[in-house]
Amino acid sequence: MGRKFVVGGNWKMNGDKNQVTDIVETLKKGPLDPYVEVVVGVPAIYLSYVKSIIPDSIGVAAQNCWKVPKGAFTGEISPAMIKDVGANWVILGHSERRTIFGEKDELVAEKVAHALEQGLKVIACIGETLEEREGGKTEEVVFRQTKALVPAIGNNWANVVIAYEPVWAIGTGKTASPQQAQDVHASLRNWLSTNVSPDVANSVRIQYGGSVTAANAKELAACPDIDGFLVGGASLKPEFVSIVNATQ
Ligand SMILES: O=C[C@H](O)COP(=O)(O)O
Repeated sequence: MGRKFVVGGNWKMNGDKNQVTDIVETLKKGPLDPYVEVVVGVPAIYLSYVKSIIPDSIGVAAQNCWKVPKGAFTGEISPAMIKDVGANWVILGHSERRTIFGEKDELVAEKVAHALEQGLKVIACIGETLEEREGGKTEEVVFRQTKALVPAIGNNWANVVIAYEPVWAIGTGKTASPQQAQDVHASLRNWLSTNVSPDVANSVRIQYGGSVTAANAKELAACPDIDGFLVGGASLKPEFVSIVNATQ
């Protein structure tokens, strides 16, 4: 069975109530390819509101969460809270969390484990910096980041999507070429086949993220190991609909 294409729109810390309403209206109008799974990554404060106005066919994700159910963790939200307002996904390990907020592989893994235990689906982000790519370390880095997730995911791979996002391509307008993205996705799948199982390697969906736009989405979507996108800037614009429909 083929892997279902999955496109996430990561709004990051953007939008206000009016803009968020407009984006949801655009998604409702679509039309969105019914064979594509669509998830929007919403600022925590708008999760409840977005959930109340968005069709159930579109998944709603938090952009982060903490690693335990509750307690004295000022400013944090738990997977239980995310579920309580009706959202069913969380984006974890995004490079902005790793670089700006200092999240290490181990913490990302703990968050992934707890989110899955609590019944959320997870978009787990990995990706190398420009310095690492230029130093020939791309594979080493993405394998290390993925390896840290393996015990956290256990036998829960069906609820995980991996997002490969080269840090140098995020918000920079520099997209990885389809070949560059495909190469990393294919080697990641090989690594998963050897280190987890051939079944997981074949079934897990790997998104590409980094300056995806309506103009480059089709070519990227045509790569055999690219199973969707995690879109930042363009997910705030009407062109997100074309990105969702890139496999049509
Ligand atoms: O999560 C999304 C990525 O960080 C990509 O962001 P971007 O599409 O603005 O480059």
